[in-house]
Amino acid sequence: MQTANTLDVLRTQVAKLRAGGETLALVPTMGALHEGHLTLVRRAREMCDHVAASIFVNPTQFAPSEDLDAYPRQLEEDAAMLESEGCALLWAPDTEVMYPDGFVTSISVSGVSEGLCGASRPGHFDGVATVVCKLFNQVRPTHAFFGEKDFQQLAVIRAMARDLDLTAPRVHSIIGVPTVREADGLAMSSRNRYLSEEHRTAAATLPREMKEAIARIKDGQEAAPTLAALEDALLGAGFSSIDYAVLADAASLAPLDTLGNSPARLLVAARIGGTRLIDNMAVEQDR
Ligand SMILES: Nc1ncnc2c1ncn2[C@@H]1O[C@H](COP(=O)(O)OP(=O)(O)OP(=O)(O)O)[C@@H](O)[C@H]1O
Ligand SMILES: CC(C)(CO)[C@@H](O)C(=O)[O-]
Ligand code: BAL
Repeated sequence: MQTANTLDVLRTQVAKLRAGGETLALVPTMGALHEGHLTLVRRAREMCDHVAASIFVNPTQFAPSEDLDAYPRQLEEDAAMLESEGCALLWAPDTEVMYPDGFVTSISVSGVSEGLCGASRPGHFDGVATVVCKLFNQVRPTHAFFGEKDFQQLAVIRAMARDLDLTAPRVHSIIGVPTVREADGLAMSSRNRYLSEEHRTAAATLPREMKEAIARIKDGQEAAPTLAALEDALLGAGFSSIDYAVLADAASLAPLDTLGNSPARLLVAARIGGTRLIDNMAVEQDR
């Protein structure tokens, strides 16, 4: 695996990989890799000739009050994991390379980025959209892989790529990969390592209660009381606050009161012991 820290080296390496017209996957990450990330890499390897991963802890998607400084950084360990998964290229720029002096541009996606995490993390998705657009322009992949764990992020990136003409022939496809979970159901996340043993055990209440809520909604219960019960259960289990617990249309992410004909999703963000966890699940309609 080659590691590039500058745009010149990146472009040389990408040109070598694509010299014969090969497909190139990009798996963007912020590092501190776990099985969720490695599943994205494996899926990318199945679908493409070569895989590039990026590791960049993007400061512009963190609010001043958030965990930018504390965010785990372990570049050597991550590089070894990517290499053993058959990654051909690691793009690991410094902040000065990504945002040189005088950088003044920001991409803002309206609609899908406005509620949910966009409401509790103002400016977050502008930072994500801008850096992902830059990553697409820098690496020029044929395919890009993102986790459904960050469901709203995936929707924002799809909208950005469509509106800025980054999809075919530049990026042929943006592929969403289902959430990889721990044995007790907790969605894998780099931030899970912030949790104490006690909070880690309690955190599994989140996917458990979400499944319960989905079963009740499918049974015909209205969303509002079901989601209120979900919030109570989380607070009772040791969560300190709930940013949102919303039944939404899976495409527009607009909130729903009841199930309709189009696919729905349950999305939750909640805090435990100072750590903010997110999760989402499909609400499959039985027909
Ligand atoms: N459990 C998971 N299953 C599938 N994809 C995942 C999972 N966790 C992260 N990803 C995906 O990996 C990519 C990189 O995510 P990132 O580096 O932010 O990791 P993370 O574990 O989501 O970290 P954080 O704790 O900051 O949310 C994103 O596309 C994200 O959706
Ligand atoms: C897509 C991403 C790499 C952009 O910084 C980040 O938001 C993430 O890791 O999900
Ligand atoms: N995985 C999403 C990145 C973030 O929370 O900033």
